[in-house]
Amino acid sequence: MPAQIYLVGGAVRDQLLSLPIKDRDWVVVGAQPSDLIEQGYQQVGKDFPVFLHPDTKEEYALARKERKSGQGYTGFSCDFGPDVSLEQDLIRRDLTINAIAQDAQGNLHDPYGGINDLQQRILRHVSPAFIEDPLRVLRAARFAARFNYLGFRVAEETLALMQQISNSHELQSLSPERIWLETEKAFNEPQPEIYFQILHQVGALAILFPELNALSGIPNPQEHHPEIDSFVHTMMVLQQASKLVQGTSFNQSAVGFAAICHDLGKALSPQHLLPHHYGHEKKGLSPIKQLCRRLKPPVAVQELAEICCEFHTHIHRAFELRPKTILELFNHLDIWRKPQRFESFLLVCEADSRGRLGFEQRAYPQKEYIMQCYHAALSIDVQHVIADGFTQKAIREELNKRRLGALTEFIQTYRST
Ligand SMILES: Nc1ccn([C@@H]2O[C@H](COP(=O)(O)OP(=O)(O)OP(=O)(O)O)[C@@H](O)[C@H]2O)c(=O)n1
Repeated sequence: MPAQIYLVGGAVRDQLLSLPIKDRDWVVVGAQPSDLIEQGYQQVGKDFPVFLHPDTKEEYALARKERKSGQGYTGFSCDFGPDVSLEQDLIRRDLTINAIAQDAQGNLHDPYGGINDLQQRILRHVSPAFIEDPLRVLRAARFAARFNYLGFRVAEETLALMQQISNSHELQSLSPERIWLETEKAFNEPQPEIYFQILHQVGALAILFPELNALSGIPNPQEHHPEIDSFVHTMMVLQQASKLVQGTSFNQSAVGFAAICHDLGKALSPQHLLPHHYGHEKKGLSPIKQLCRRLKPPVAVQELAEICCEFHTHIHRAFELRPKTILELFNHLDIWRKPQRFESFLLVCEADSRGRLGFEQRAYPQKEYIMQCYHAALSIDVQHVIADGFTQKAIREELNKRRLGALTEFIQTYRST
């Protein structure tokens, strides 16, 4: 019997949801690696029977069964061959909505009720084989973050299984690269806060992001934070940051990561001083470094998170800051050479202000004000300083002096109008 080729996974799912299709993945039933190699397909990876199409470069995987033989991602043997059926392949996939296949004639093959779950808006695991890859706990949370706006919810039995995986030691076997990659994708979904809320709900956050999990149950003063809880607040900030960043050129995962990190220091406030968090800005740097040592996000992502953590309250108090303090902050953040990072920082500050119960629509004039301060200082041209005869170290000194003058003048005018 000749091999049969089916479209599977996200492409079928998104087509049924009338969403644009990104990547197309194929499964090949009734073939061996040599059949595909003979036809010019290129094998990727030694252990898994995955091939790239000679022209389209799309992924074609031989139907396979996997049996777990140990702990972790690499801890299972891979069983494939011409006798593995489509049903056997689909049953080891993560969610029913991702386990629908379409043949060349356009017929859908849906042995595990994926179409019904699409209609009912349910994210449900296909079978107990879900536990074969603990990353699926994160994937299920991410799909919830992606499709929540369409009404999708994680099935109760899937949440229970995710909880069970978290309670076992399986999540500890995930590599930092895979955790970061999945989390980075989550930041780019429409509602990234749902990813973290679900991880929290099933006990995975405590294992993967203990620094963030520690915010749960930490109170804030009700007057400024009617939502009180610091984890709830952080999720609201992430939600606001994600709204503000949509449709802009800012790096969504850097902004999202900074949002979840900005208040980590609050978990370190002494119990007897709660709900106050004196000095939480500096205290937060140590848990951020710890988190980044494990997850290894890009350096720029960590830097933005540290800046937001240390200086967000400076921007909240922008109207009270002296020109000298503003200039010092600008120099410290090197906003002259990193204006985009500076704007991302201001965006997170705005999200922090709006990420409070009842403050979601409130204006944040501090941002506009600080941008005006920036432009006032930027009006000083270093070339003029050089043309006036300053050299070497004196250039910087004079530049600072003139910038301070411009800032002082702007602030005086601003306050008098
Ligand atoms: N840990 C994983 C990763 C992938 N899959 C299966 O492989 C398919 C393709 O994976 P991937 O491209 O990562 O996801 P998509 O569902 O295509 O989603 P996206 O839109 O994010 O690409 C999934 O649909 C799913 O059937 C799985 O079962 N378990």
